[in-house]
Amino acid sequence: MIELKNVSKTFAKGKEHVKAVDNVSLSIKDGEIYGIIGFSGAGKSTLVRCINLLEKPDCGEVIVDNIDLMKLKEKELRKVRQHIGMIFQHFNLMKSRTVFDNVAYPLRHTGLSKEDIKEKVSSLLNLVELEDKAASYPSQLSGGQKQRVAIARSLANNPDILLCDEATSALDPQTTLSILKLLKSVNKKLNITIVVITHEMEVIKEICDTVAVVEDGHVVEQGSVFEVFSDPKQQITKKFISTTSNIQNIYELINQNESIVQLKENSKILKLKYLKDSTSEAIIQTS
Ligand SMILES: Nc1ncnc2c1ncn2[C@@H]1O[C@H](COP(=O)(O)OP(=O)(O)OP(=O)(O)O)[C@@H](O)[C@H]1O
Repeated sequence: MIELKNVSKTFAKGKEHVKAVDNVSLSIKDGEIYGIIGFSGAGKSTLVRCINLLEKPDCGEVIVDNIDLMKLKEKELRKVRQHIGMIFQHFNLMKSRTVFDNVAYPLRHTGLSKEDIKEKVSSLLNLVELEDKAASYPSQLSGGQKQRVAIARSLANNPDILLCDEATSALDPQTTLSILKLLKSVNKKLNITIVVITHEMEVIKEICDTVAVVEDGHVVEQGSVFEVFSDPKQQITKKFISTTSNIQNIYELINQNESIVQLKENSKILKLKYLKDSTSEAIIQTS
């Protein structure tokens, strides 16, 4: 269980102060996939980095498995951090090391024998379906393959939690889906709690159980993905929903008086919301 209680983080920007995270409280259950969605600059990255104290909050509590990380000494914190993996938008692999060495890197001071490390790395590469790339260098891999290596590396120390900071933002839609599928299987197979930061609704829809919507450093709405997106309360949540359909484009064309979408007098555009993934019967008929 991860609990943030009244967490705030302010940065000095020249003479100004930016409150990147403003009095945020949230709680993330063991084994769930928790999404944090917001537009650029909303404070998502800062918020997720507060979970492993890569960014130390100015105030508040960061409780992971009943331990308040804010109260730990540096050495104790390093130990806890080993159980919190993290992956990034730009993968952060070491360019001069092979895939094998990148994945083995977190295991170097663990006391494991060379043989044990070899076995562990092989099983991780097997999990991310990259066994045949062990000897390759990052520059020889596609973006999706690099993220798979980063995921394997993040799992080396058997973390309980995996933080994903815009992990699919640099990938095309097809590769994004394959990485999300992998994260979902990691979550199920290894029972790892996953926190996903994104600006893409598709990511939330695809894998998250719970979502928090962030705006100007605040969590403005949170709950199960179904609850939040089937009955959005905030304008920003509605904006995210509109990005998942082409309806916005149609409104724009109508407003611009484009000939292809001229509405006849008295005609209406209806937007239908379905509560399940598929429907088999028509619910509206035109006569
Ligand atoms: N180290 C820093 N020093 C100064 N300001 C910072 C720092 N890190 C973040 N900020 C500011 O805090 C605010 C929130 O930034 P943050 O990166 O957390 O947002 P974000 O939602 O992740 O945005 P993006 O998706 O564009 O990265 C922004 O105004 C940003 O400029």
